[in-house]
Amino acid sequence: MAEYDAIIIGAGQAGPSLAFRLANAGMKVAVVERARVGGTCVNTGCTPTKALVASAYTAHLARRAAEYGVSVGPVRVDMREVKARMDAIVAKSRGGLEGALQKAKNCTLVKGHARFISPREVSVGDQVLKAERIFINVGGRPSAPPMPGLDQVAYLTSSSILDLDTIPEHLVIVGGSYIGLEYGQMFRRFGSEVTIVEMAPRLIQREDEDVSTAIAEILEREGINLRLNAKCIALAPHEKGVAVTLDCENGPPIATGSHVLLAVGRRVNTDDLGLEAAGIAYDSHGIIIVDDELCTNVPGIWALGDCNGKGAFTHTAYNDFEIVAANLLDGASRRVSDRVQTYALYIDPPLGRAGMTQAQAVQAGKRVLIGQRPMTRVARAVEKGETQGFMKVMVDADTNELLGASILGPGGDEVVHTVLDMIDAKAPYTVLRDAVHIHPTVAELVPTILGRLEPAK
Ligand SMILES: Cc1cc2nc3c(=O)[nH]c(=O)nc-3n(C[C@H](O)[C@H](O)[C@H](O)COP(=O)(O)OP(=O)(O)OC[C@H]3O[C@@H](n4cnc5c(N)ncnc54)[C@H](O)[C@@H]3O)c2cc1C
Ligand SMILES: NC(=O)c1ccc[n+]([C@@H]2O[C@H](COP(=O)([O-])OP(=O)(O)OC[C@H]3O[C@@H](n4cnc5c(N)ncnc54)[C@H](O)[C@@H]3O)[C@@H](O)[C@H]2O)c1
Repeated sequence: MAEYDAIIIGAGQAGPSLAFRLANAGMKVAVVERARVGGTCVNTGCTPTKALVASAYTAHLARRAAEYGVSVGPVRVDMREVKARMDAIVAKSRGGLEGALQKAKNCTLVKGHARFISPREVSVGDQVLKAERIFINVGGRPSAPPMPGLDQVAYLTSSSILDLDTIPEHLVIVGGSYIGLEYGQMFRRFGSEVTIVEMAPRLIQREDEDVSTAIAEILEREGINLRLNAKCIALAPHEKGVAVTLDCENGPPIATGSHVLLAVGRRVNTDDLGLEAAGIAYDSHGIIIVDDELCTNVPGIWALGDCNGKGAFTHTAYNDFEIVAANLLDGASRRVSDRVQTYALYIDPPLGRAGMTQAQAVQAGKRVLIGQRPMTRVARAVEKGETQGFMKVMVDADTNELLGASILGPGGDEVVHTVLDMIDAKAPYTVLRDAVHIHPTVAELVPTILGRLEPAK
């Protein structure tokens, strides 16, 4: 049996950073990883998709070159080159992290599948590791919920689609949220015909209706077919590849394509982790139940990242590491509930989100003031020739606090931080309203719209 001060299961977005902190503090640490160091984000999530989004943006801009007075000739996408670029970026990121883990003092990288055999012991193959502190950072994987015919077709997931080095003739995507929309626009720009099938009445339904509508218009303008309100989805082999039958309010009852991508959510990797052997509590989705400091019900065991259901993003997983490390090593009492919700959707233009949506604010009983502006009235967007989308910022009429923002437009993922940081600072909206921002930027209009607030309708 190998004894450590701490065992970390999973080398995703929280595990390695925590390992470095604990090892630097003098603890003997084991990090167990069953697949690739870097986890989802580095290998099959953020890094490869954002590399692909960049290639897709380049193809799109090249096709629009004449609008800018630039001549480039016919645009051709070489998927092998696109993939090679993505693979190189991923390999560099993973290699850097793996090298750092292997070199770190007091730290051992153990390759294999970890499984609890008791609250203090974990098996990895025929080894048993023991520690007083165990940190679970096992992340998740694409889910494939029961759907008629799923076992009869060769469907793609957000991971396996990254192996393609050819462009699908017609990609049918089931699911119209983050993964479906990012891949949908990207492959349309690479040259595929794309159909997105969503069972809800609108795309990306966690967002406000005006945001969903604007995004649907952006995608339809690029020729993406949207099939919303799709009920009774079933898959079957077809001479063209795959047939997706669906019961929609509009459009034919079948969508045929050469490939189908399932983008209907993710499930956590806790089903083969031996949680029962350690007595760790989890819910019906396998999500590990944690308190506000990310402790499980078993003293000495924490859960970080996607597997605790407190966030589903790299920055939330990383923040989990910061919370646990600060509380354990610095005597702090940081809490997840202090975290302000924020994320981006990387279609083009991107959607940056901070704090509450308008619907959430109304539901919370707030009296909402709203400032908004279309990108057609933002000088920087006009100059760049990228005027799709709009920005809106919500303010609490009773407290003057900033409630949230949705910024759909050029640089929306960056611009939204002006609002996010003010929410974090708990500053009244007037601080941002009276700030001087650089011209010409999209961010310069945030103070302007805060000067023209109106009651939300
Ligand atoms: C296509 C896609 C795009 C995304 N884009 C973004 C984005 O742009 N921005 C963003 O913030 N988020 C994005 N995400 C989400 C982001 O990738 C995840 O939220 C993040 O990776 C979660 O980190 P984690 O540390 O919780 O888990 P993971 O990164 O999933 O890491 C968990 C690790 O644990 C290992 N593991 C699991 N079980 C065991 C076991 N029993 N023993 C040993 N090892 C084990 C796994 O192999 C894995 O390496 C995207 C996700 C996908 C799928
Ligand atoms: N930009 C980013 O930060 C980013 C990008 C990609 C993924 N992610 C992460 O990955 C996670 C998973 O993303 P996702 O888009 O797969 O899941 P999701 O849970 O966000 O959305 C799933 C979508 O599929 C739809 N759906 C579910 N079952 C369906 C069915 N049978 N038929 C048709 N539609 C169906 C749902 O209505 C929903 O719109 C997200 O929670 C997110 O955290 C983040």
